Amino acid sequence: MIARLVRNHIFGRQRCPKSVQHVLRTLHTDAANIRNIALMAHIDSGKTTLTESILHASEYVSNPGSVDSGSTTTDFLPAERERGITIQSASIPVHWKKWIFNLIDTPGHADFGMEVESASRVVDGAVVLLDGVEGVEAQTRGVWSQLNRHQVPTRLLFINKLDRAGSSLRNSILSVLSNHLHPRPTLLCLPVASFDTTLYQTGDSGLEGIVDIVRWRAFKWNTTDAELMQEEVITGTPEELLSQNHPLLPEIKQARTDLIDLLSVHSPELMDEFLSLDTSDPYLTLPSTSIVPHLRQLTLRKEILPVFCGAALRHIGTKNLMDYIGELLASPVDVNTAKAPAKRGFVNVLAWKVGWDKQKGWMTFVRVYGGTLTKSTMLYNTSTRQKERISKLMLCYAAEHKEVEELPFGSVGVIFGLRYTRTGDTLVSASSSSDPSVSSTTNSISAPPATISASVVSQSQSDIQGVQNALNSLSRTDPSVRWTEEDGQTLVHGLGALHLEIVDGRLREEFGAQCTLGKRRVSYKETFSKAEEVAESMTWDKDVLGKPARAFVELSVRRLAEDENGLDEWDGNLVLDAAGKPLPASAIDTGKFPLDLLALVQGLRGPLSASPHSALPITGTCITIKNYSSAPGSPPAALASASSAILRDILKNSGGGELLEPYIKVKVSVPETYMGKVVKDLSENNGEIQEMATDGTSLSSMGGADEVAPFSQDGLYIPPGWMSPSAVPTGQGEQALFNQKRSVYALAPLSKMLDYQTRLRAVSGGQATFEMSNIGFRQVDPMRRMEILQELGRA
Ligand SMILES: Nc1nc2c(ncn2[C@@H]2O[C@H](COP(=O)(O)OP(=O)(O)OP(=O)(O)O)[C@@H](O)[C@H]2O)c(=O)[nH]1
Repeated sequence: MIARLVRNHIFGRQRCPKSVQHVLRTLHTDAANIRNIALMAHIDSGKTTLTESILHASEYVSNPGSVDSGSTTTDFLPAERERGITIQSASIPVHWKKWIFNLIDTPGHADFGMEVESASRVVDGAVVLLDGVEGVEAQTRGVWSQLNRHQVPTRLLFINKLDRAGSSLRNSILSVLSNHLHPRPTLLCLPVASFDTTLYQTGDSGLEGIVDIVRWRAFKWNTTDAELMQEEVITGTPEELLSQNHPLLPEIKQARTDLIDLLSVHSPELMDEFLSLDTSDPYLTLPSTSIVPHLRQLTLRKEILPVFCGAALRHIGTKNLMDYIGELLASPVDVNTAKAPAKRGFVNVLAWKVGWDKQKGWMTFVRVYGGTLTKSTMLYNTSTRQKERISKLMLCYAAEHKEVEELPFGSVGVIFGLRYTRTGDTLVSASSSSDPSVSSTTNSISAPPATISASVVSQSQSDIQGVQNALNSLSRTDPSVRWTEEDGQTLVHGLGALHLEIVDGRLREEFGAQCTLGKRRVSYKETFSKAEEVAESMTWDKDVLGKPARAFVELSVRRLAEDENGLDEWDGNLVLDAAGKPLPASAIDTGKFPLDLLALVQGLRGPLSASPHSALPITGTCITIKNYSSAPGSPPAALASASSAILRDILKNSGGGELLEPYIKVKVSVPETYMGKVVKDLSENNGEIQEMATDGTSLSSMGGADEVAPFSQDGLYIPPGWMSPSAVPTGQGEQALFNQKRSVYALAPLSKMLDYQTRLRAVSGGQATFEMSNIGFRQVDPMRRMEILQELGRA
């Protein structure tokens, strides 16, 4: 430790000289060897730690940084280092064997879900991490559905933190089944508690390494010199193991047998190869070169979910995982989604993120989906319909950049100089912009509805314009930050309390705004109360600017059904045309609508942003434009006035909508003695206690074995052991019990949890910790409705 501190102090945490060569190799790597991947997980599962371990393994950094000392490569923002959490996605190229991994470390906190959303769009593969104590958690399910939504083609699971007391490989795998993430999590390596005795932990013997059951490799860690964190491969061929009669053999053999049986069911070719082997024990001797191509095919077809394990903090399992990222995850060639006409000079790139730096200016992070992007390419933005000129092209490694002349197909990099491009836009070479086959590369993304807002208080009158410019810039980099003017006040809206705390700092530090954020206010919403359609029509016949204006509009309105999703860009509502086709709000700005329909749709915005009952924004509501027309010569504004008036009428006549308020899920870890007080406080603040568990044994987060149906185990190998000793160390009696941590899981209204940090400190003597995640909006009962309307001064 001391040696390392001295080394860090003298040399700093330097990148190896090789690292720049690694990065530049991106330019010369065959696209079939590129892996564009993201690390995704619930908060604190170890994504940044694994990224750092990967960088260390690839010799990118000479000594790895740590989240706990605020010295990692990808968490480079001051706020990230202070808090030890990831706030923004950072991408970094890693050279490993014949592959280049463009690795994106994403945040786990739900407040920064927008970053995960945009990263999900540009990767061909994801490594989803589980904390081996917690198993599948709320945000694991969240990122899994994001991956599904963006159809990310390949995934691996890494069960991390198996060195922690209370970790369970078995329960983690069962939680994947019970949470319905995948029906076939397929274990490809096993943890080893002690190489001398057993694979599975029976006492508090720790984690010594892992065994790769496909390749017959065992990785043992040098525990006597943790400073160097060296890795040794101690065994090789099955024959060697057999001759040594190694104690690990029976378990490995069982795992390999079950794996080969499972794969053979799905790969008849592998079955043929297996049957043709002329050896006494084909399960042991079937070579990995025969197994890996079938594993790859089954991973690409999503028939299996390959599972790896280890402890990133101690670099256990990292190199093994890296080998399989290369072997199993999809390359840009496997999933080329570009609707690219095969023409010379054609380029198609997707802007997956927009960043800002005081020195460097606007940075547009892109992935090249078609052709080769060169500095001289004139780009055309298919969403804003504007031409954009590139000033510089860069390869990006976290906070640093290296200028290059071109970005080839499949690569990710940064464009400097684009002035109008926003997160999610598709850009093509201007020369091919008229081609009708050129449209957006992937589905557009939009920010989820805000749950919290705060007033923005400018220091003086003369700062107001600067503050508004800063808000515009900030929301260009983070589309989940929005701002409005209400009753002469500027309000900023975000996805959670932590999100607004970060916005507060960024406005001042990054964008130089002279302002502070006022008291936080929860964003309540209203939804239409009736599930059945209410239709009304109206003829608008008034003068506009002294000219007669006549328009007819018929609308129907209903509440969205449980299984229907509104569009985020319509704040969770759906607007349909007469044929039932959704009209995306984003299309309004791009001129894709005919002028009269555009005016009509614009007219809906007013009543949707302030309901006639509560003045709250409407969500969860479906509006169908059944019919419309306007008299010849009437201005389009007549249609806007008619649609606005008729929607307001329908909402008003419906007898009042339902009020919704944002809810969070909270997990509190608290010593047994303070548990009662914590539960009482949560209940008094409208919290609903869902479960109380000893740390590491939660059924709700893990999913118990009896919850596994209906996903059958289908020949899966689920190891019997690896349950660390009880959380209470023996021989420590009462003191141990006093210190034993319990977890309380509860649902609570966000409005009651804004000051939870202070309250929890008071009720637990500063001994408890908590984490929260947004779970969306819930309908309130009549009493709470009255409370909310009084709070808003609208009762
Ligand atoms: N015991 C143990 N602790 C670990 C391991 N990996 C990470 N940690 C610790 O877990 C905590 C969270 O690690 P991070 O790497 O920041 O987790 P993350 O998933 O990147 O967190 P967010 O990005 O903020 O969601 C830190 O205190 C790490 O030191 C591990 O393998 N074993």
